[in-house]
Amino acid sequence: MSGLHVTEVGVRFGGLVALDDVSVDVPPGSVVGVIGPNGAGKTTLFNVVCGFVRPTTGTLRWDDRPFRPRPDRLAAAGIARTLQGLGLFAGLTVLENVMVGAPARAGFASALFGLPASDRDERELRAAARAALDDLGIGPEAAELPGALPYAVQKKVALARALVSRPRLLLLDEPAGGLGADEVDELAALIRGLPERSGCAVMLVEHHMDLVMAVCDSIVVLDFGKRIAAGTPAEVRDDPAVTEAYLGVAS
Ligand SMILES: Nc1ncnc2c1ncn2[C@@H]1O[C@H](COP(=O)(O)OP(=O)(O)OP(=O)(O)O)[C@@H](O)[C@H]1O
Repeated sequence: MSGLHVTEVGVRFGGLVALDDVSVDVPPGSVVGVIGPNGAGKTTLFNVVCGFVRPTTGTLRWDDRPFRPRPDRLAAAGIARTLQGLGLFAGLTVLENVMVGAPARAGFASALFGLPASDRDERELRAAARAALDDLGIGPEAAELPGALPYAVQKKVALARALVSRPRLLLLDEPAGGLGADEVDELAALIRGLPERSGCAVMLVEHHMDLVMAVCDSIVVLDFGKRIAAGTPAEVRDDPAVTEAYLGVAS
């Protein structure tokens, strides 16, 4: 059972149950959406997978092994994430921002003696960052500062930074936020293409329903911390429990 498996996870913040017995599977090469009304527990689930929040109950498996995620070891585990905002460094160029996303390659000896990474490491890193930018069609912007670029381009820079480590799982937290309709279409094509191009699976937390319906193989719906539905986009769309959660009415 490779891929990511979140099984019966519970999270409590004091008296508040943010997640209650939630299970989600992200098979290799799939796009899985997590949706639900405000406060449903989507970000908490995301933070569990990233290691920012320790679950009170339940288990995680990644790559056929028990998984105790740590934020500082995610890239090494083959997992990358984008943030709800951009999280770009204003004083670094686009290329440098993307280079920051690559896992450190300095060898043991360099680390031990506090030596800088070799020129070769630096060259490889630069080439990988350029390739990630080219892949997303923003190679020409490599030398710009992010603040000088349109928001949609900055979002691509953040995505390139996540992809430069060649993850096998990409966690996207509301990637459509702040984008216009055409840009969301472009994002949809890009997400859809990730498993084919790089074999990368995607876990997507998103409010933008058209995007979720267009790109996901399967969707998990949370409400008040519980998983209330799961299935293909069509199954989830037709599920009365989902309509009720979103509209607050029984259909
Ligand atoms: N660190 C925390 N401490 C206490 N309560 C928290 C914490 N983080 C989240 N919560 C609570 O847990 C519940 C789930 O929040 P979460 O942010 O995961 O929901 P969400 O589905 O991502 O919501 P939104 O769509 O508004 O981002 C909410 O009631 C929230 O107030």
